[in-house]
Amino acid sequence: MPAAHPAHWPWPTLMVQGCTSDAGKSTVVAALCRLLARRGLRVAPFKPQNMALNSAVTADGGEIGRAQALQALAAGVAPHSDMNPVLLKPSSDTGAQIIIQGRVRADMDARDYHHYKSTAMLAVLDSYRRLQHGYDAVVVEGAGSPAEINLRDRDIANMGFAEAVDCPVILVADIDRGGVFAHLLGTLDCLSQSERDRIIGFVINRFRGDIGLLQGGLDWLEARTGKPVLAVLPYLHGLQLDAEDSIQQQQQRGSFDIVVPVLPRISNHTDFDALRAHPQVNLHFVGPDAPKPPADLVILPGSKHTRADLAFLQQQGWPQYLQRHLRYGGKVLGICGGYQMLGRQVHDPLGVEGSAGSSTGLGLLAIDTTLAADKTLRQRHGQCAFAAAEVSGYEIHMGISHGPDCARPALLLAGEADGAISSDGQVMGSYLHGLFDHPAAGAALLRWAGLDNAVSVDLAALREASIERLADACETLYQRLSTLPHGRPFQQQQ
Ligand SMILES: NC(=O)CC[C@H](N)C(=O)O
Repeated sequence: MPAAHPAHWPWPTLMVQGCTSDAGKSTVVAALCRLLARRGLRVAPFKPQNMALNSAVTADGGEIGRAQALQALAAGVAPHSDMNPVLLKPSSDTGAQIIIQGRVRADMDARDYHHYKSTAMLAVLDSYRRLQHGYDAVVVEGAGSPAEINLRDRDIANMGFAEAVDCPVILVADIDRGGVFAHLLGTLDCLSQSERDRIIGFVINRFRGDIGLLQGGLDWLEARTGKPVLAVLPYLHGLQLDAEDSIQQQQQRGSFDIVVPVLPRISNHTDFDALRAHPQVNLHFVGPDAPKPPADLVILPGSKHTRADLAFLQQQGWPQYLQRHLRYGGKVLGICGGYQMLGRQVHDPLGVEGSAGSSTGLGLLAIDTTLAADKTLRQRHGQCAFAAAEVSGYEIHMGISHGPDCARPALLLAGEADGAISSDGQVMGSYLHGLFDHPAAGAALLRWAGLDNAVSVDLAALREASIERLADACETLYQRLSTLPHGRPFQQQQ
C-alpha cells in the first residue's frame, strides 16, 4: 500500500507535457523526482511512450529510455521497465523496433504501429498501475507536444494517457527559442475542453534576462487563459545530464582530438558524455558531408542499423580517412554497432535490421558478426584486458561476433571475454556501452589511445551535481505546486 501523501504534495500523479520537443519536460520531471525524494517521498518517473535510440538497461534486465533511467536516479530508486513501458527505436524513417515493458515485441512501420497503439495502451496502463501502487507519487512525462491533432486518435503519450488515468498536467514551454506565449496559447487552442481543463498551470523554461520585463507577458497570459504561470525556470548552463535525442555539440576544449562520425541511426550517443566533460579532450562529432578533422582517436559509435550505417560510412569516405589515420599511428575504437562495422562481414540472415543479407565491413578487425533474433540486454562489470582498470557498462545488441582477433579481447566481464584488439594494437572494439563512464576505464582507454597523462572524470559525480543544481533551480515550482489551491477546473481524483 502506498504511504499516506504528505499534505504538502497534493498530486499523487502529475503529468508534465511540453509545447514542443526539447521544451525541458525530461529535466522538469527529473527535478520534481529529486525534490520529492528529498522530502522522503518514494517517487517514480514514468513515460508512457518514448521514441529514442538512447536507451538504458534496467535492474530487471529490460530496456527503457535513458531519460527515465536518469529520472530514477534523481528519485533515488532503481530504474525499472515499468517506468517506460513503450519504447520505439526507429531503424528507418518509417519503421521502428517496438519495445514493450522492456522487451522487443516487434518491428513495425508507422501505420501498423498506429493500429497497435490500443494494445500498447494496455501495457502502459498495466505498468502505470503497478507504479501507482508501489510509490507515493508518480511524475509522468509526455512526448513531443499534445497538440499533434493528427495523432490525437489513439494517443497514448500525452493527453490520451492523461484522460485515461484522469491526472493533472503542467505545460512546459521553452522561452529561449522565442514565441513562448504563442506556443502556450496555440497548444491550449488545439486541445479539447476536457484536456484544457486538466492543465493546472504553465512552466516557462530556460529564461535568461530581466524578469521584470517578462512580468507583463505573464500577467497577460494568466488573464487570457485563467491559468497560473507556476514557475519561470532559469537557463542552466553546463548540466551533465543524459540527452534523450539530440546530440549536444557543446564540449570543453582540450588537446586530445577525438572524432566521432554521426551515423544516421547512431544509438547510445550518451557513451560520449564522459568525453564531452573531459578537460583534456576535444570531441568532434562529424555529420554528413562535413570535413573530417585530424584525430588522435576515432570512435565509431553504436548503431540501430549496422549495415545501413556501414554503407553510410563507406559512401562518406570514412574508410580512406581511417586508413590514413592508422598510417599516421592513430587509434580506432568501435562500440557495439561500430565494433561490428570494424570487422570483415556483417550478416543479417533474418533481416532483423531491414532487408536480409550480408555487408562487407571495414576490415580493420578480423571478426565477423551475425545479427540474431534474440536481443542481449545486460548490465556488466569487469576489467579492461589491456590495462589494470575496472570497467562497467551495459550491452544492448542483436549481433554476435567471432573471429581471430577475439583472441585478444578488449574487456573481461565476469570471466567472459568481450570485444577484440587488432594484432598491431591500433584498433579495438567492444560491445560495452558506457565504457568511458567508469573513471578508471575512461582514463585507461584514453591512455591506450595515446593520452599518456589522462586524468579521470567521474561522470556519476558530475551527473549527481547537475541533478542537485537542477532541483535547486526548481524549488519554486515545487513550492507553488504544493500550495496550489484545489477547486480549479481540474478536480483531483484518487
Ligand atoms: N547498440 C548497438 O550499437 C547495436 C548494434 C547492432 N544494431 C545490434 O543490434 O547488434
